[in-house]
Amino acid sequence: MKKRRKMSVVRHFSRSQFSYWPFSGTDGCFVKPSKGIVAYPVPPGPRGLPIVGYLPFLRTNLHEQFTELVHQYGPIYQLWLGQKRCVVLSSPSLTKEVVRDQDMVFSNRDMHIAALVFTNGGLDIAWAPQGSYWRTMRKVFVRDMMSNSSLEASYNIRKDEVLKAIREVHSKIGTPVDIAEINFLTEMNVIMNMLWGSTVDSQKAQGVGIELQAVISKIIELLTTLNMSDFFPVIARFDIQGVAREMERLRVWVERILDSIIDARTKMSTSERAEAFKNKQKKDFLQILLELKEQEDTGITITMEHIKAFFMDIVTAGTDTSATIVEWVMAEIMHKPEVMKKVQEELSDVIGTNNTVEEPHLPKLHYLDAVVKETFRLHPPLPFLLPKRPDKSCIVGGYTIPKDTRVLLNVWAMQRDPEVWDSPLEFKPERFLGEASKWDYNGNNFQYLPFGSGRRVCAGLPLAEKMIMHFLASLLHSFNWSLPEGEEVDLSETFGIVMKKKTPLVAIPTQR
Ligand code: HEM
Repeated sequence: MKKRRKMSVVRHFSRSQFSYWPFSGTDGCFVKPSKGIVAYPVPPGPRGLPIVGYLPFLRTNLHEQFTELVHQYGPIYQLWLGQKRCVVLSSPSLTKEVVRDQDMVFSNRDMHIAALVFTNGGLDIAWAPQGSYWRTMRKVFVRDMMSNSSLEASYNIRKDEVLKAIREVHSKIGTPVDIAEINFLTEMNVIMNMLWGSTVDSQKAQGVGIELQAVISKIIELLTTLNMSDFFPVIARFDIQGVAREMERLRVWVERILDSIIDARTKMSTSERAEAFKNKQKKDFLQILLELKEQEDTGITITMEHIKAFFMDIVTAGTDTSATIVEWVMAEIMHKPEVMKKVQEELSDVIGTNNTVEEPHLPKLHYLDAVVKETFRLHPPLPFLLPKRPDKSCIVGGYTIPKDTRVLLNVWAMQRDPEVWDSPLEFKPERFLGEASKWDYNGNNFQYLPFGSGRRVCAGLPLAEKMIMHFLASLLHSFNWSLPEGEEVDLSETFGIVMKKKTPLVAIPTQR
């Protein structure tokens, strides 16, 4: 890896330089220092227009535009979107300052209105303000759903769902298959089963999964929308674009489904519940949360509203992200048949031609692991992670980031930076072979952060890693894949909170 160029020079200013305070938001302005504290300037950035700031200049592919601005203003710059100050960071060393050195200060999300409505005011995990509720819920989720022993106990769920998907593809041999769609349903079924599967029969669960699929795409779209209410709080109550209304409609719709599932569970007698869990190795997460709700010593209040917001969060966070990366992996390797060949050779060697893929095989699939990591590098599903918001003014890279700024970590740019990566635009899985621990997803290597970093790193990482590998290994071990006659792989992207392929990958499976 090459060494990064030196960061912007840290500038110190004496107090006498601050006799005049221009209103914040113009280039090179200063934030007034408290008594005795050295002031640092706010980051440089494009000027924009009065009142609307840089909003009129935003293009649809924000990830590319925000990367181009690095060439003009350096790895830390600010822009005004209406009345919202936004700072974009695009270097590993600056990222470290935020997610490691000042993790606590940056551990809140900058929640926009769509997220506020979607989470019923931040009652979930991903958008919840940092505090005892978030800490407890995240701890319980990670301990009771994501720990090694919990994931071992739920292995049969994943195994059955992947097999079901392979059977589904089998029934479509020779015809076009939408890869992301199949993966989405598989992920959804796994997550729903882990959340509330013990007492919902499989037919009902399948119906719920199909209904939720369309709604989740719409939710992700609304979370991506540039909503003027976020940038001009005075007009927020008019909801000019109707984002809040539409999100509220979707939330209420999903809540109705969740209500019916939760109601059915709470009405069960103790013996009915005991019967339902008899053959399971573990209670599902709904049961764990209902029992937590009754406990008095947790230090937090959990209501049904919390449980529903939490479920919506997990279902949304876990499905579209995984389906997106699986689609990108398949697109990249169909673009490079020699990579596909190597993956399939490895699968034959490790699994054998007549066996099905099992989770214990996964740690031996080093080349497939490198292919997945390389795809995460080029196509991080959340190109800016989730927006952060410092709860007090702080200094990063020698610049002041004022309290309540929206802070974006441009992971997309960092993972393609030629100063950090050799031939960054080339798909080269080999760069991830060897030194496995250097390239894990835990966010300790600030050059590579597809799952984020610090205390708000993705909470579903252990499940995501297993499912993505298991699903891909099974698809590629069972089938050969080709594109419909005359088509070529399109690798273009469409910006979003989850960044997708511009055109869905539809490929034709044949028996291997
Ligand atoms: C390809 C798959 C996935 C990717 C790329 C991904 C990525 C991310 C990222 C970038 C964040 C924000 C991290 C940060 O701000 O530093 C996040 C947060 C989160 N993810 Fe994931 N995720 C994936 C799958 C999942 C799954 C399967 C689940 C649950 C079953 C999940 C649950 C969560 C939760 C609950 C949070 C919020 C954590 C918090 O704020 O404390 N994710 N994810």
